[in-house]
Amino acid sequence: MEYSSANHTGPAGQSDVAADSRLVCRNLWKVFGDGARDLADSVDPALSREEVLAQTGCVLAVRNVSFHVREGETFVIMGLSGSGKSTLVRCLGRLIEPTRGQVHIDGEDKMAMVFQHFGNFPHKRVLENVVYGLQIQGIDKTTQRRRAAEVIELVGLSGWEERYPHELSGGMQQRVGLARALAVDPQILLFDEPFSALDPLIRRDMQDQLIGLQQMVQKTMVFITHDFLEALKVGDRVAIMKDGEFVQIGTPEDLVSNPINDYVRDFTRDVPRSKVLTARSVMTPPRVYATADEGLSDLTSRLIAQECESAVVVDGQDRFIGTVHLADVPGSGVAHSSVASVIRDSCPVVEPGTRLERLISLAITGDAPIAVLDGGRCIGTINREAALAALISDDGVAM
Ligand SMILES: Nc1ncnc2c1ncn2[C@@H]1O[C@H](COP(=O)(O)OP(=O)(O)OP(=O)(O)O)[C@@H](O)[C@H]1O
Repeated sequence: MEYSSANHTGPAGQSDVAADSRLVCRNLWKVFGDGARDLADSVDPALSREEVLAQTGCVLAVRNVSFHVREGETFVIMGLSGSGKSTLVRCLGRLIEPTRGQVHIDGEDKMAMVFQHFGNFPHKRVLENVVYGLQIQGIDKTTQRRRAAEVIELVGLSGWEERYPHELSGGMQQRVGLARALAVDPQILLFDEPFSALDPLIRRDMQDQLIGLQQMVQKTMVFITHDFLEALKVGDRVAIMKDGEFVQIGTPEDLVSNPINDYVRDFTRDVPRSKVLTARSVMTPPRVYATADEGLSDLTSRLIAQECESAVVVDGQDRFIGTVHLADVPGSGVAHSSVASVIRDSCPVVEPGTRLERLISLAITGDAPIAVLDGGRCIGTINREAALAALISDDGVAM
């Protein structure tokens, strides 16, 4: 789908398009009211949505939004009521026509929308609901049954095929909707606040199921929510929307560590940091490297000269072996010793993306630092006190 594009550029950082993007949205506008198209071209960027409404009678529901969603990514659009999320997702799903801008989806025309109430057919059984989309596509009966059985199994509804939706719990009905959407194998799944009507416990359970399912199916998803914690939990990246515009796009960690302004910062205040921050954000990059056969006195001199307490020991291929600490270097006999004699090689090892909450058991046992390895190379170490301090500063809000 392509719409004539207004000559505007999106906010910094929003228009970089990755090579594996499935969905690309550029300079999208949806203006409600008379003269909408002209307004999208000419509106003064300095005017707020309220000022534009007062002056022209038009609503800038979506205002020059640009983003891309990568293959297999869950992209969340988070905004409070009236921020423009539903209008935006309707533009993506082609339920309404954008005023200006472009939406590219792999150049093809296939897309499944999964709505808040999932629109199950009440008079059809679970299996009939799931195969419906395949029947419409004219797919043969054997394939229909096979696909339906696969996705019913995937969403955990095996054994419920012959039941009617009203015989199922709210969460199970949602899973029928999910199975219907997955059955037709859409390129992109759009979710418009799917869990907002559920009570908190079922909601958390559905979020967990969606995350688990996504790990299996690796679908490209756009997920709308007004709940910041939900956004951080399910999203690989999250866009914060306000008054029709994207205020910031980032990973949950980016948003919590570097909120772009007070509006975003306010959302991050109650977020349990350990569930969002990763090892990468608390590690210290190594400053001094050594090899096991290096003389211990040489290394000691280098550490002292660089005012450094420890070194990372690597092999000939730069792979991590362990660490050496000044405190472990004996007072005498160093001249003839090598680094190998004092290596701590029992360090706990984690990946850069490990969430802080997973580090807690590592941080409270033993005294060697935690090593952060990326493809076998040490890109940082975590001092246990630093990890514990970050964890203790948490307020423990459940996500
Ligand atoms: N058909 C329409 N005609 C005029 N204005 C509209 C129309 N649809 C939406 N709007 C306005 O556009 C703005 C964005 O609405 P939208 O429903 O997209 O927000 P939202 O973030 O999805 O809110 P909610 O979470 O409450 O659904 C609001 O000011 C709304 O009043």
